[in-house]
Amino acid sequence: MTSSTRKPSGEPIVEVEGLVTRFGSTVIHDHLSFTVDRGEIMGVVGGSGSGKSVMLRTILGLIHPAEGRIRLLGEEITGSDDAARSRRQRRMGMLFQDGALFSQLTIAENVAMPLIEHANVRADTAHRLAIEKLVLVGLKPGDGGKLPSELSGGMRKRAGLARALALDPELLLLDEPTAGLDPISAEGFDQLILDLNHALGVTVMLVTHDLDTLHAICDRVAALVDKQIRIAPIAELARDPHPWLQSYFGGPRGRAALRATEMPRASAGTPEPEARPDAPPAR
Ligand SMILES: Nc1ncnc2c1ncn2[C@@H]1O[C@H](COP(=O)(O)OP(=O)(O)OP(=O)(O)O)[C@@H](O)[C@H]1O
Repeated sequence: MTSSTRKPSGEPIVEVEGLVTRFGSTVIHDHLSFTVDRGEIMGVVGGSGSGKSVMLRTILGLIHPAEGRIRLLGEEITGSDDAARSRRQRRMGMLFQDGALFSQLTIAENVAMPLIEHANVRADTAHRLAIEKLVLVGLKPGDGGKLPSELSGGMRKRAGLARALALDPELLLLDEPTAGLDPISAEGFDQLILDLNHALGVTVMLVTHDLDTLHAICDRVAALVDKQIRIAPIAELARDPHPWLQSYFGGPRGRAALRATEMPRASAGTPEPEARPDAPPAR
């Protein structure tokens, strides 16, 4: 994995203040406040049902907060009208957990759809741009004519990412992009996200359970615990005494992921060093 030479800008692109999300009487988020800087890659972790996907969907504008303020790309989203919401959504791309590709449409048609629907691009131009996006994410132009069911899981993830990138977003929201991928495909996907971040400057929030991804590509990690959020670089978060964070980062998988970031690939056959929870992240 290439280490980062890029530094987040210090310019907040996502600003959340006092966010409360509720379904009926069930509180999912209880006054979350945080910012994400332009150019940053932020990982989002938390137990199952802790509200990670709901947080991304709320930022995308698909779920309305019960309380709080969200500013995105310098604009207040709470209370904005449909036209403003649509303009803003054009500047964001989302990869949903299941890829959310339309099964009856070809891959190229799936990727072209946001261009036609949100940017009024003519169908033939949209198709050409869709093929460019497919190549950008490592698919072949010929894959554009296939149906989602004809692709492997990893290829479908890449196709979903190509669709999320269709409108050249400034902010990418990725929900478990490497879930279900074998370790080599997952590593390739991590590298792709890092390359897109370096080359296009796109800001990324990614929900993941994959500790290798967190170590390899994330500048900071946000943990949703007890309906609250804790954000820090991974080495710092791994020292947080909260029991969930301790068992997440300090369990066998957490220690293995940490060791993997410390071990140069060429020495993979040499004895493993002791895990050091204060070791710096890979970036
Ligand atoms: N539209 C909805 N209506 C009611 N409850 C919902 C809705 N969407 C999500 N929830 C509830 O909100 C909680 C958080 O869901 P969310 O999908 O954000 O969890 P998550 O942290 O992403 O979990 P996982 O890691 O299992 O994907 C869950 O209890 C879920 O059942």
